[in-house]
Amino acid sequence: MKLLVFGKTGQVARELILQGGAHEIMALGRDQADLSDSEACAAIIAQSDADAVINAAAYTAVDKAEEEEALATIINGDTPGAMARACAVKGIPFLHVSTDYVFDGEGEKPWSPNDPVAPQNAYGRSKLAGEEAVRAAGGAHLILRTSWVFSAHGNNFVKTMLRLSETRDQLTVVADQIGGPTAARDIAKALLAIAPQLGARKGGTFHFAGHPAVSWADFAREIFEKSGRDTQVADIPTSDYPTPAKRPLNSRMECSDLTKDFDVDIPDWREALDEVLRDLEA
Ligand SMILES: NC(=O)C1=CN([C@@H]2O[C@H](COP(=O)(O)OP(=O)(O)OC[C@H]3O[C@@H](n4cnc5c(N)ncnc54)[C@H](OP(=O)(O)O)[C@@H]3O)[C@@H](O)[C@H]2O)C=CC1
Ligand SMILES: Cc1cn([C@H]2C[C@H](O)[C@@H](COP(=O)(O)OP(=O)(O)O[C@H]3O[C@@H](C)C(=O)[C@@H](O)[C@H]3O)O2)c(=O)[nH]c1=O
Ligand SMILES: [Mg+2]
Repeated sequence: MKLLVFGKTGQVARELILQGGAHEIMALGRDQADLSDSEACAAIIAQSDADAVINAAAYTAVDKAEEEEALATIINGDTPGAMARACAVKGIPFLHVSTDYVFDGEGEKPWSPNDPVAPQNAYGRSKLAGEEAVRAAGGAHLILRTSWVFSAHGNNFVKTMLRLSETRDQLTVVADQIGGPTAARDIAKALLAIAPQLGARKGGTFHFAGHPAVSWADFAREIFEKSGRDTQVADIPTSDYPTPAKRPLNSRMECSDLTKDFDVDIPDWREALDEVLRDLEA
């Protein structure tokens, strides 16, 4: 398939380019497609001969979004809507990535795709606006909610932990936020496997997160153990790590629908972490 990808430098976009395989990937960076200009992005789709469009770009600075909610809402809300409408007009599927942060984080049960959403921060609200706009466009689409994305490139928790361990023997990390770390490579592979299957009768909102669910503190310990660092991780409650944006405590997601409908397996993030650590060493 000929796939038009918005995003070039981000974690998922880079893996889409690397994992493209038999697909022909046309990836657009900010210089070619600025998501703060919704109409320009829609026009690019209108003029393209792509078989499907993947939006892998987003405003992802969770804390900064508290001060820039209007801009985050254009990039994460309005523009995905405009993209989805342009795809619907052309009759091609639109694949969009969303987040666990659309949920309020109450309870301990894994969230199912149809569970009620109630974002607790500006980033989550902007991503929810995107989901709603994509659905309203009425075309064939996939909204893939994922969480805690990591890779060898860009900014992510794995790279932050490795960087901090260079100068610190001990770190305090929140132990009461639970979720599924997900490798950008696994997300890219899932999107590429799903794209050819989407159509009028197949698609919608799905969850895709690495298993098993863990706390950020457990994730940090696994990063240090696998990379042979002796930095110690002390558990702290979220209340001891104040941030501008409130984060959900329960980010567990129920992902079985994706396997049922698209035959995509749910990855074990520990295997993906081995791979990312190898990539970072090389
Ligand atoms: N990171 C995470 O933990 C999670 C991410 N997601 C979702 O997954 C998707 C991919 O995220 P991820 O790969 O981590 O993203 P990154 O944070 O790694 O990268 C964001 C990308 O978006 C681009 N971008 C930001 N603003 C604009 C703009 N105005 N115009 C054009 N491009 C822009 C950036 O380009 P530039 O380099 O030029 O800034 C960059 O390529 C997003 O939809 C995100 O919401 C969901 C759950 C967790
Ligand atoms: C660096 C550090 C972070 N933390 C905490 C803060 C936070 O609760 C958690 C993770 O930190 P981050 O900055 O990676 O969190 P954050 O950027 O909010 O990660 C989120 O990004 C967006 C884009 C998503 O969609 C989410 O799925 C999620 O991945 O770890 C510590 O407890 N100790 C530390 O030393
Ligand atoms: Mg972050």
